[in-house]
Amino acid sequence: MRIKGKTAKYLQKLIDEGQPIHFSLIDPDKVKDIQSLSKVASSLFKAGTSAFLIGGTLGVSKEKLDSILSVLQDFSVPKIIFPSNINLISEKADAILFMSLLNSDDLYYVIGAQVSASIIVKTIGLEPIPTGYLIVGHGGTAAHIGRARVVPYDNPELAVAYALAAEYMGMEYLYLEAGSGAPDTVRPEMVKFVSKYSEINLIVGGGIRTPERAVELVKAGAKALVTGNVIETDIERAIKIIEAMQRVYRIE
Ligand SMILES: CC(C)=CCC/C(C)=C/CC/C(C)=C/CC/C(C)=C/COP(=O)(O)OP(=O)(O)O
Ligand SMILES: O=P(O)(O)OC[C@@H](O)CO
Ligand SMILES: [Mg+2]
Repeated sequence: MRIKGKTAKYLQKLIDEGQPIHFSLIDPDKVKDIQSLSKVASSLFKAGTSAFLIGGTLGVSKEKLDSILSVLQDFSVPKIIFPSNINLISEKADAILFMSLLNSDDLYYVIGAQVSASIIVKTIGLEPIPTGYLIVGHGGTAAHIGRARVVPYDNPELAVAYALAAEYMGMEYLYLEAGSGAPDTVRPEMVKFVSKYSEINLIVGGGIRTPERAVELVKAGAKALVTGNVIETDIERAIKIIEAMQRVYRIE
């Protein structure tokens, strides 16, 4: 597997060291003001978050994105764009989850947006992280916007089929997405099953609200977890999740 850029190398190093990766998702549409963002970002950074993901589905303008990236510049962990569309590309970020929505019925989310974005990404020198995006279970806003046929929570075989397809197409990560604010996360059983039958690095997000569930998902094989809503609603709990993840060492 060719690890190209700085951010990819940083993430792979954490994986090689058995360090669970925590992504703090900052949804520009949910940021009240710059001061509160700076305070929240500082707490997350001090707690040891691995990187910031910046992205949202609704109400996200390039201006909002850039103002958030300017605040996050103060923290020496990667700023990675989590794109819902091609308007969310900024030279102020370090990298972009260059993702294809694998279970979308709309070709725009499978290959259309990616083709429209690729030359811009190259021109501004943004590091692409090749990622398969798979919406599972509840799906939330992302499933609606991305017109996805969600993989049911209790169908790990189907998830493995997508994981192997992504792996065989050379993607480096597979993001199992239950949807922002999902009532339930992707099941640890699904994570375990996918980890057993495929090699691709798993990112899991959607509805992760407790340290216990975070640890379960990491132990089941998730290399990275994403939390968004819990940062917006209960920063102390988000910090407990980060600390619980740091206590989980996996022997690779
Ligand atoms: C590679 C490029 C430039 C584009 C990819 C375009 C794709 C594949 C998009 C996937 C479909 C999609 C709508 C993804 C959404 C990802 C995302 C930012 C989810 C977070 O959603 P929230 O904004 O937190 O949802 P709520 O508003 O419900 O909290
Ligand atoms: O906001 P939450 O529920 O943490 O989900 C994070 C991310 O998976 C959303 O796309
Ligand atoms: Mg959200």
